[in-house]
Amino acid sequence: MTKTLADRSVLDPVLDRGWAMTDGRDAITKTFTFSDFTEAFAWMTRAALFAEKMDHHPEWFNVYKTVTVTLSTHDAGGLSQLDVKLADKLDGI
Ligand SMILES: C[C@H](O)[C@H](O)[C@H]1CNC2=NC(N)=NC(=O)C2=N1
Repeated sequence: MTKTLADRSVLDPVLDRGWAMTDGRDAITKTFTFSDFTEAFAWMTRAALFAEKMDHHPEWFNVYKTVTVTLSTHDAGGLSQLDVKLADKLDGI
């Protein structure tokens, strides 16, 4: 069972990079905008392979060149260190 974040200050750098707390739940959301659909989907492909490798998966919604990502740890019922790690990775792709 994954633990939720006790020290919420680890979220500060993530929130400074454009992630925001999700309305109504313990999760973070960010919208990524690309130049076109191909770029958006290529990014999603790389993100998906990383997510699968870490066994931690995003909720996401793609419309043309935007991808809205929500991160939360279902096993924990809220944000965990895994979400911080995945947010770091997604921002770095
Ligand atoms: C059994 C498997 O490890 C779990 O279901 C993993 C898979 N991916 C996951 N992804 C996310 N975002 N939260 C989880 O709790 C989670 N759990």
